[in-house]
Amino acid sequence: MEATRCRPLVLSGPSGCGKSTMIKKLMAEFPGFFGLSVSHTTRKPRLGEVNGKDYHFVTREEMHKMIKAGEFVEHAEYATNIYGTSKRAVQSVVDKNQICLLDIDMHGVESLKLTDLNPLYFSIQAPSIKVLEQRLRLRKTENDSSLLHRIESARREIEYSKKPGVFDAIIVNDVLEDAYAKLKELIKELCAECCRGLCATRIPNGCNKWLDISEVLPMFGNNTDLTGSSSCGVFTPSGGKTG
Ligand SMILES: Nc1ncnc2c1ncn2[C@@H]1O[C@H](COP(=O)(O)OP(=O)(O)OP(=O)(O)O)[C@@H](O)[C@H]1O
Repeated sequence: MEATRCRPLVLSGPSGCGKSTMIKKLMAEFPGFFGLSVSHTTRKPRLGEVNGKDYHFVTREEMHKMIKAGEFVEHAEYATNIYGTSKRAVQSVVDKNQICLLDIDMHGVESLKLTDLNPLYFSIQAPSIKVLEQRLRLRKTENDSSLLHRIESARREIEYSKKPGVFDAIIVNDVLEDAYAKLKELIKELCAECCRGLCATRIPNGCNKWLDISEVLPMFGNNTDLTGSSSCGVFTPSGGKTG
């Protein structure tokens, strides 16, 4: 039996715009329903970051080996470090029947668009470069040189986000709670479409329990009208299909 599966969700935008903050909120509010694809990076762990959870921290040599072996769906060099999303990282989320979240920059978006992953693309933006800089300074993760580099890249990211057709939605993260509410609203709207059968990611078997999306994701509430869809639903964390 064939069934549609919810498309992965990409959160992209300049460093400091709040991508990880929003992802953490989603995962905390809906435990088990979303899974973060854990990226590989050659940068050193920040205080509190856990290997295998926040990133897979690897050496440049290991990274180059993986790139050469074609193990990444996207990779990019950024602020002297290499970052990449491995096929295995995405697959391990999909295997848990979770909606895969991807936190990637504009180069990652460009690369993903060449794959058959078919995610939904959200651009997260700070209200201004000035605010972005303030947030990065407050985060205390950057030195003067890396801060400058991030701000320069942010300008390119902002320009890129304006290109027509690249993103499904742009969210300005000014007041965090408002931006987060907007993100949830958009996921609700776009996933509902996706689960009406527009999703291109198909899996051939392994499903025996099929749930209405409103039963699965509390954010969809009880009023989401998804009737009339032949393949409506998302996979539960435990797998399977009902209805
Ligand atoms: N709406 C907001 N108002 C104020 N501060 C915010 C807001 N959103 C996020 N922040 C703070 O801004 C900083 C940057 O956010 P975050 O680390 O989530 O950005 P990011 O886009 O994931 O950055 P990077 O790409 O460098 O990982 C963090 O210290 C976070 O707590």
